[in-house]
Amino acid sequence: MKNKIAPSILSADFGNFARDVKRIEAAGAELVHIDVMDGHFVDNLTFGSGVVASLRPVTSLFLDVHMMVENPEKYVEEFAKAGADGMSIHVEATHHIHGALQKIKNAGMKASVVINPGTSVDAIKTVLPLVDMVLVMTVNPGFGGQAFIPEMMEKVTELAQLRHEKGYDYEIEVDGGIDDQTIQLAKNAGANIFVAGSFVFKGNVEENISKLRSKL
Ligand SMILES: O=C(CO)[C@H](O)[C@H](O)COP(=O)(O)O
Repeated sequence: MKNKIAPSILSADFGNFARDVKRIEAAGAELVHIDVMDGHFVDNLTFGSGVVASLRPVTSLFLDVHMMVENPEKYVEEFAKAGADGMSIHVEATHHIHGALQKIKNAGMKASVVINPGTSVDAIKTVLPLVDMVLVMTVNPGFGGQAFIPEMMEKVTELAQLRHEKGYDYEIEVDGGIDDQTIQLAKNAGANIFVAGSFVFKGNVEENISKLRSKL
């Protein structure tokens, strides 16, 4: 599967999202990762579908919305209307993961299921035939700038093996603590989409994206 870089605007300048997204697009990123947090599912608050609607006319990049909110199914239509291309929802955040993923697909978006560091692949086995992507959190969600948890690579390997054995076609994304070293571990384990926030936006964005790309 194609390797893709997904800078997270959680670490961008909140007063200049449009400028920063244009910059990552020019630097060759494939996705814009948009972290939506509700202060309940995680201890942080960010923004809602208004930011997606504002970015839609600014970029043709895939808008990769990561919902760190409880009962994410409530917001599916709203984000689809705002122009999101894909929506990732946590298995830990809803009682109705299968129905919620179907709802995302029916709204015309790519559907992705997310697992926290404490959640095993077993918890999502029944929805793997349905999803376009699996997001394996490599930190506990809520904040940028945390250290990568290497033990999560076993789950990435397991997901890549299951895909091969069962003939599934989901992509595998990793999120949290990705830099020019950890990206290699994630790639070797079988991930192909790499979310990076602080590594991309601290310092020179173009150089940082090139450093990540050179390891893929
Ligand atoms: O989902 C997230 C936090 O919950 C962020 O996308 C993630 O942490 C990226 O930040 P960094 O690359 O700085 O670790």
